[in-house]
Amino acid sequence: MSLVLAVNAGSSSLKISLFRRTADNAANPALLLSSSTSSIFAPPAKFKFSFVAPQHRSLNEVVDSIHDHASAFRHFLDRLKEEASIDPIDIKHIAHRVVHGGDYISPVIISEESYHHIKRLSDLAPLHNGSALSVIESAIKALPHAKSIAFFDSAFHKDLPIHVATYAINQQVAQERGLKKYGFHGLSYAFILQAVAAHLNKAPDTVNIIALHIGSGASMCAIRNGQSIDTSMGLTPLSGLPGATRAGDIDGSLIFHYTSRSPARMSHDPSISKEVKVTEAEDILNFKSGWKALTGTADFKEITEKADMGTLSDATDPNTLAFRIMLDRILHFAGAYHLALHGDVDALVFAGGVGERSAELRRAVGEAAACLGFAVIDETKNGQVNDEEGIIVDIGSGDGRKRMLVCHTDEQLEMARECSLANEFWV
Ligand SMILES: Nc1ncnc2c1ncn2[C@@H]1O[C@H](COP(=O)(O)OP(=O)(O)O)[C@@H](O)[C@H]1O
Ligand SMILES: CC(=O)OP(=O)(O)O
Ligand SMILES: [Mg+2]
Repeated sequence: MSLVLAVNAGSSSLKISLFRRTADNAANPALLLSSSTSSIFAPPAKFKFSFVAPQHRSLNEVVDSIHDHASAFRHFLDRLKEEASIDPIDIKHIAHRVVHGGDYISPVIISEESYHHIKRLSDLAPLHNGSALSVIESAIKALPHAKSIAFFDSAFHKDLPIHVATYAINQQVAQERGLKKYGFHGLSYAFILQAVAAHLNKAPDTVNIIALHIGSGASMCAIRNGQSIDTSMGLTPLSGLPGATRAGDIDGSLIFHYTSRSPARMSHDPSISKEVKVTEAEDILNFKSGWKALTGTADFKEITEKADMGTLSDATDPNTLAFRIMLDRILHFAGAYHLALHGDVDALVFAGGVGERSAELRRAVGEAAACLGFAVIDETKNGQVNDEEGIIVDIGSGDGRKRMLVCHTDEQLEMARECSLANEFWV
């Protein structure tokens, strides 16, 4: 038997799925089980294990011993051993989501060289690459016979137009140091593109969409003819939209006025992995900002429940303000991407933990986007979106040419598919 374990280390979560691959189903490996650990840095962490085959069953627990991605992965392996009748020797491949690939634009097998390449980039994705590496190390120790392969979020954006990817700074310095827009959430955007193309019955390279991946990390992407032509994250996953603990776009000078100490001093916050070297400035903007700084919680559901939708245009209380800021920044990029696509847009697509679950955020975006010719959101459909409804749910009322869609994105399945289809990994 040939199994692929796909591991997705997000900034607040660890999502893992196990697939069976056969020559017949290479493009669509069969899901056997999945697991997700959420609230990793807002303890206690919540762990979920769902078996799909041979029978449906799930297990939910609150686990005090999980305090980072490596301990979440160890907990998953323990449960796998205890609960699933899987022989670990059958796991031939472990696909790891790595957010920043730098100039790696295709998946790579983990070797001394690729490991160090990813490690060098940790400072450019302080919430991600270090966590992914800690999981890669645990995986190699626990399953030494399996091939570990890194799949990069940044790869989907490799063909960004040069004027989009280039910052207006000294170009010699930019080139020497690789200072350009990379963009992230690419595995999710690749999945969304395929899913929307299938839903619309179009070839992926003819699809134009504005995609929103809104989770603890939030970004947007303009996709023209199946290619990323702009995205809101940049050199690092900090820029663009605010996130749970990330500031999003700010005036670069702000940081010098924010901290009385030198922003370039190294941060010694014990909650940040020692693997990752971050300055005070990066610590503040990546770990101590975002909705959590505005409201005290990283949970967007709680913010939405407390926000007063009636006073959105004049938000003063912290939850309403946080919701309004998110909406404002999303509309900013939606307008820009609509122009970048010359108004020729098949759909606006919501994905990610917030995008898939917050009917309120979708409603607010939809109300504003209707003026661009997007379908008016059908409130019954919008309120009923749930994970069981299939990969794509059309929440539009059907009266607009441009669709309003929700996509249950699946970065693990995207990696398993890419892994399964790439012959070089199977030799
Ligand atoms: N019902 C909900 N409404 C709004 N937001 C939600 C809801 N459920 C979960 N979320 C948000 O989704 C976020 C997790 O998104 P996800 O994409 O899974 O995270 P990650 O960025 O770690 O991959 C949580 O931080 C929480 O704020
Ligand atoms: C790139 C990024 O922010 O990822 P996530 O949303 O999984 O934290
Ligand atoms: Mg994620």
